[in-house]
Amino acid sequence: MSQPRTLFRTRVKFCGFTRPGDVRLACELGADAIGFVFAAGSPRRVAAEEARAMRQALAPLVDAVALFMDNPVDEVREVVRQVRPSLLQFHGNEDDAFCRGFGVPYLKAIPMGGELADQHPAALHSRFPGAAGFLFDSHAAGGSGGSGKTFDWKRIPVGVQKPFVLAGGITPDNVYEAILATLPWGVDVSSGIESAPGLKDGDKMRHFVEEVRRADCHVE
Ligand SMILES: O=C(O)c1ccccc1NCC(=O)[C@H](O)[C@H](O)COP(=O)(O)O
Repeated sequence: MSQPRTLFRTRVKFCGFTRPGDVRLACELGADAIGFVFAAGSPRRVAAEEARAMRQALAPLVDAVALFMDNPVDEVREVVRQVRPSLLQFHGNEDDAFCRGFGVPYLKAIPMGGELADQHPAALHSRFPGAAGFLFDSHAAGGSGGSGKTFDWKRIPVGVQKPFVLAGGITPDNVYEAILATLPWGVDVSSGIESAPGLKDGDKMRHFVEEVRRADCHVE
């Protein structure tokens, strides 16, 4: 029997950290996962050595997620070696064989912006059979995440058989609505908890988690 939703806890991934103090605070405020960005061109990009240092600030039972966008295989290998992430997240044109080649579970980001966004579950499952889950994000195909823009949550494909994370423009002010509208496994946010790219804001992180908890306690 599937668990009633009220026993469910929506996971919270805070992404794009550049300061160890922000990592520790995020853990204390209830984050389940902390994302480190290695995508070229991102204002949140960090070096493997920086991420390794921030990983030391992680509290127990909080996951480290390493995020890539068409990075060369050697770069991914070096991050896996130095940071030991528990999850990888791929935002580019990486195929399933590439993503599963590092011996670490992975999420595949699915672009939901632009005209080509209508994704069919069967196509996703056949393209990425090794994915631990999907991350539906608001960028268009070929674009970058971390945009701070939402997409039409009604475009999320029905019948996806893997856990999915909702991302793209989620904030403390809309995360309650986003959860009730999509019932995701987790929610992911970067811009919505920042004072500037890569600089996380404690009050926004706290408010975000409070709203996630409120949504999880909502009973129809
Ligand atoms: O965050 C970035 O700068 C970034 C750059 C290139 C590819 C992906 C990127 N972020 C991916 C994430 O998981 C973000 O948290 C996600 O796109 C949501 O971002 P936001 O809309 O700012 O909350």
